[in-house]
Amino acid sequence: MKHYDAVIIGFGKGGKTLAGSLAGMGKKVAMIEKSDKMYGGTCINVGCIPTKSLVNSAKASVIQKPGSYEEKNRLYWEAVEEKRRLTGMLRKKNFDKLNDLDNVTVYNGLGSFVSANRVKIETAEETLEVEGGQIFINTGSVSVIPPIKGIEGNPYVYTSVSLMELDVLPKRLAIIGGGYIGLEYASMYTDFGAEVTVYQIEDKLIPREDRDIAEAIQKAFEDKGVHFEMNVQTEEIENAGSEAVVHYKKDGTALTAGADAVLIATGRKPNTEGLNLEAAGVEKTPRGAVKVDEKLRTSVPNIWAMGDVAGGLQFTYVSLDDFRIVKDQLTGSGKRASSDRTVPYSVFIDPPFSRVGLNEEEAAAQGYHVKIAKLPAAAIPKAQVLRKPVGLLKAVIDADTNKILGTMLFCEESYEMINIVKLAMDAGLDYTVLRDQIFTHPTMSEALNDLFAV
Ligand SMILES: Cc1cc2nc3c(=O)[nH]c(=O)nc-3n(C[C@H](O)[C@H](O)[C@H](O)COP(=O)(O)OP(=O)(O)OC[C@H]3O[C@@H](n4cnc5c(N)ncnc54)[C@H](O)[C@@H]3O)c2cc1C
Ligand SMILES: NC(=O)c1ccc[n+]([C@@H]2O[C@H](COP(=O)([O-])OP(=O)(O)OC[C@H]3O[C@@H](n4cnc5c(N)ncnc54)[C@H](O)[C@@H]3O)[C@@H](O)[C@H]2O)c1
Repeated sequence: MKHYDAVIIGFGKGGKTLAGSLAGMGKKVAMIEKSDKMYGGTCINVGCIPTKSLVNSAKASVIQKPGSYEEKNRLYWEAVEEKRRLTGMLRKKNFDKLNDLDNVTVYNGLGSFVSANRVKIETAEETLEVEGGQIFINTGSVSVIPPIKGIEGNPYVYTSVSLMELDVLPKRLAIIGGGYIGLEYASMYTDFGAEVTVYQIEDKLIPREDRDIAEAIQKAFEDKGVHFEMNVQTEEIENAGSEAVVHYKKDGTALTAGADAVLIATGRKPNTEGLNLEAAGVEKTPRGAVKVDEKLRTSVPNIWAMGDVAGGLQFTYVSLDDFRIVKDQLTGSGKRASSDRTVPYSVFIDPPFSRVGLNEEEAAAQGYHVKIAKLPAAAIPKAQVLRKPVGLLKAVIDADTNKILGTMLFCEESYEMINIVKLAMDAGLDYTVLRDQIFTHPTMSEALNDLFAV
């Protein structure tokens, strides 16, 4: 049996970065990836990169103003082809980057535990076992499929992964779930020319956000033609031959609507299926994630977990930061931890929504005495220049200390601006620093002067 210093299960962001880093230190590494279509992980193959490529193509499609459905469909097909080119290129680059290293072996097979230091690999040709001094679980997450009648085996039903592979633009797209994936797909498919309806189980979208922000986002979507069915229970997705029929209940009334495709976007859960964690003694949380402490150590001393499977926020850069935490224990001071990080995020709708820190509801619940600052995007000269005067900016400030507790930016280029606020928060700066900062003009960032002028 082959022995490796490190065995990594899953070619995700944290795992691949760790593999390269350990190999650079002369360690012998095994990287196990179950699918040859997933080298590089979710982000580059079926997550961030392909969706943002499609978002970009969808915006270009709006500018071209296609008239007929055939013209819209052609632009959509070209966008899907471009997405395939991009992901294919990145997948190869990611594979080569590790495979070209002398002391890394990439196995294309399903990894599962035999014991705390032995992993079984089932490839297309053989089943083998390898031994690892240290083992790292980086198996990501998978879509949650809700118990709605008619989903299984229904050719009209898609996940975020399979919908992006559809070559034909659905004329009518039904989206079950009004979270981050639901909204990103609603935005891009509307821009491509589909008629989109979002079925949301709760009475607000993106439930973790403040109500005023969620309402501003909903209004912007409605203004561009997206239809929302809020507070509804989806009961069945029927395969009616030439179309899908969504059966749902609203205020006690049973309703139906036809669709050419139905996207299930009701969340993603940690992917531990088939890992046989019990054989290694690795414990899970009640929500099904690998149980880790703030240093990402599992219940077994030589095994760590990184990324979505560890149950934290599901973002690529969190997985990357998980790598930093693990590396710090292997080669550094061991002080780095997941408990003291502030994680910003951006949702790539149009305009984008970005957030860092606490929102107003959370700050109130934690007992802070806050000052709230708000600014409509229409007040920003650059938003007018870009012809995107849509949106709302909001900041939550600790009135006792002048520190920024959180900021929510629903406006053009917010995915860049939010990183400035995150830096200010990490540096422990008073909000007045952003209020008084000299920014270049005309930029979206200069709006931080006005937002923080409270
Ligand atoms: C549609 C969509 C859009 C997104 N957009 C963004 C975005 O814009 N920005 C952002 O930061 N995040 C985004 N995310 C989230 C982001 O993609 C994930 O948080 C991130 O990719 C998780 O990385 P990871 O390191 O946990 O593992 P992953 O990248 O998920 O990698 C896990 C790998 O493990 C493999 N695997 C699983 N089980 C086994 C096994 N038993 N044996 C061997 N291999 C196995 C899988 O095939 C996979 O390749 C998006 C996600 C989705 C679905
Ligand atoms: N730009 C980004 O960084 C980005 C983009 C997309 C996804 N992601 C990551 O992927 C994760 C998963 O995204 P998601 O949107 O699938 O999950 P989510 O948890 O954000 O949203 C799920 C939504 O579905 C609703 N819902 C649940 N069950 C339902 C049902 N039966 N019928 C109708 N609605 C129902 C919920 O109320 C919620 O609004 C995100 O949390 C995020 O971390 C990141």
